[in-house]
Amino acid sequence: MSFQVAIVQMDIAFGNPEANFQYVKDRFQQAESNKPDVILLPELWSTGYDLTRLDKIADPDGEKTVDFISQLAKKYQVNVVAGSIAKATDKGVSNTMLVINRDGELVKEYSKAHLFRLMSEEKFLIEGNGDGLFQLDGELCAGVICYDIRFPEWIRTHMLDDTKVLFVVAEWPKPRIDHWRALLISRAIENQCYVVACNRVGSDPNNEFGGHSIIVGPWGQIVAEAQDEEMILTGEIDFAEVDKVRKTIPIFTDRRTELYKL
Ligand SMILES: O=C(O)CCC(=O)C(=O)O
Repeated sequence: MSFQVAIVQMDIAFGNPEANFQYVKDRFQQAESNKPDVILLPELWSTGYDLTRLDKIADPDGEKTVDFISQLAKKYQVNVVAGSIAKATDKGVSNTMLVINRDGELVKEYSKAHLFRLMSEEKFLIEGNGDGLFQLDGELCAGVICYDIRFPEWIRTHMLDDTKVLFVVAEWPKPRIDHWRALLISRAIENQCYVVACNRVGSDPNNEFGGHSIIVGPWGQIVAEAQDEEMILTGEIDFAEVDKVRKTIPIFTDRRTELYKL
């Protein structure tokens, strides 16, 4: 089993969902030539970090976005890890990943578990309390959001049931892009999994973002990597590779959980 993936590395129109919806619609059409199995979008792709206006621009219960992505998923027969959106709920606004399958069904919502204080997320967003596990085409996958990758114990939690791919969606600032790369490569090596990660490019009033969307293999090899301009990054992930690496160095069998303070 393998997946052809397409990562939409985009600039985001600040606080302008309509412009971002149109941009994404055009990218689905562009990506079609590669016949992707999965399309990945970045974090908060419809609004950007326009946190002070979330009361006006967050999508109530995510309904409009689910409907929009669901139509594209069906039209192009593609699974979509639809980045994350600002989702307005009764309890506040969450930073929520939407996963929609080829039939247009919403198969997972994951809300960012670790809010990033350096960008004041905790003042405007509510944190999630659930995991990011889901199935696509019968394969168990995991999805997390940006700052979550700094928590190896959270990623390991997702990998214990033979999960073979970790999807990461982000708005990761340029000054720490070396952390982004190092963390993603480390998460791939230590969990012997594919890491498929989408970052945005461009800037907003507060930050410049670094791109470098990337596909890392279970041996830590770079399968594909973008620079810092808008593009669709494509590559293939082969689940048999994961089994091979896990057989060669069986870290999941060799763990000494009785020694760990987790
Ligand atoms: O951890 C970092 O340096 C960046 C995290 C971030 O930008 C985010 O979670 O939105």
